[in-house]
Amino acid sequence: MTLRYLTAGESHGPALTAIVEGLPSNLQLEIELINQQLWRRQQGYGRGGRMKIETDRADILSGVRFGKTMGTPVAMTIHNKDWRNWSEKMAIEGEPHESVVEITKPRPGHADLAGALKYNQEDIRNVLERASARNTATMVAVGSIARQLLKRFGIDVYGHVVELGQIKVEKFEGTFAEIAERAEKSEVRVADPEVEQEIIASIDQAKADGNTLGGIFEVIVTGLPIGLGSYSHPDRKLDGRLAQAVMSIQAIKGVEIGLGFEAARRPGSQVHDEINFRGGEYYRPTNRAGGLEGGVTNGQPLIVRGAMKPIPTLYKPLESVDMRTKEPYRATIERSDVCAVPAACVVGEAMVAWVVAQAFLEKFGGDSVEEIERNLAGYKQQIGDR
Ligand SMILES: Cc1cc2nc3c(=O)[nH]c(=O)nc-3n(C[C@H](O)[C@H](O)[C@H](O)COP(=O)(O)O)c2cc1C
Ligand SMILES: C=C(O[C@@H]1CC(C(=O)O)=C[C@@H](OP(=O)(O)O)[C@H]1O)C(=O)O
Repeated sequence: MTLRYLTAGESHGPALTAIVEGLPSNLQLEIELINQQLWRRQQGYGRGGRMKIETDRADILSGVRFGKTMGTPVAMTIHNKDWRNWSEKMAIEGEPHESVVEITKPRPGHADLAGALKYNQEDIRNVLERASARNTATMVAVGSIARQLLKRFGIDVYGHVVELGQIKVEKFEGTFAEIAERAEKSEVRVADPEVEQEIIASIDQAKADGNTLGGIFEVIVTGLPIGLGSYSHPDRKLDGRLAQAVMSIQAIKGVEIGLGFEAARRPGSQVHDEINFRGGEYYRPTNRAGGLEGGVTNGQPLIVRGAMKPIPTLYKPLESVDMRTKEPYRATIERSDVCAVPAACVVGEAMVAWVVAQAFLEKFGGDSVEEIERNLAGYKQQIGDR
């Protein structure tokens, strides 16, 4: 059975919607855990005015009874509080209200120009409403269900920010859970409090300059069984599927697994992880591969990084052209974030959780949690015998 989802909704429309299909029955689903992830996505120093308006919460409309899934589609809605300020500008029926001012100056780096031409739209609002990263709220809600499924089988997902603009966060000692816990206390989701202050100052500076900043986040998954994904066909490779999912997040321009691009700079002896056998188990002294070999999980923690470009809407706008007159203009200034890397990290965690949950159900899937449990136990026994 394939786990799948669809989302819908405009940034300033009444609500965002998601449907998740293919979940097993009898999975305990905590709405508060979904809401906690939605809250995390709204945090982070450098976000704009919109986050002060929204308090994202998921309403579950179907598929769950007395806190457990029934094996039927789970539909969720997240209401846009900002809708009350936009109901005339975003009316679903009738003629445009007099308050509607068409946007005709596309922002470099956003979907504005290509989207307006592709969908034959005079008003760029019809493009930006859906291209907007507002939709990442539904991605996080969906990913949070995946997380709860994985957690049920001892698989945990963590995330933290490792670079912001020019500032790098040094590697930390400690378990992934400890690093993530420290990062959770930070306004910019980094584990080092000194670097946090440096990053906050750099975001303030970017804002003062009318500029924006990007960065890199890291997602780690622990407790994975060996054998999720496959080398047997390109579209089954877990590395490729993870890259697609993380790259699908707005503004993500690069994805690395394990050493990533650094692997290309090193000789093979400093890239591949040696194989030992200890205490009845295979053991890898290093994890430069980031938990994947041949597109298959190898029992090591999965390590995925995403690189986010700086936000395209600038308070000192770049050059653009008015699509109506073809005259040069500075691009439109929309209310905007200065930096959203900590938020993108939470979306990255959600997308990684989603892909891992899909692969997990492909391997161990059953119609109920109990059936999956038996399948997993049988497989673990088979691996233990080898
Ligand atoms: C969490 C998050 C928040 C974002 N906030 C903004 C924003 O406030 N203003 C903006 O212009 N772009 C923002 N972006 C980025 C744009 O949505 C994105 O650059 C745009 O849709 C074009 O897509 P692309 O960058 O993937 O090519 C945000 C992205 C994320 C992940
Ligand atoms: C609404 C969210 O992010 C938005 C993403 C976004 C963009 O262009 O991607 C532009 C901004 O929208 P607005 O113009 O309404 O302030 C962000 O606030 C959100 O993350 O929930």
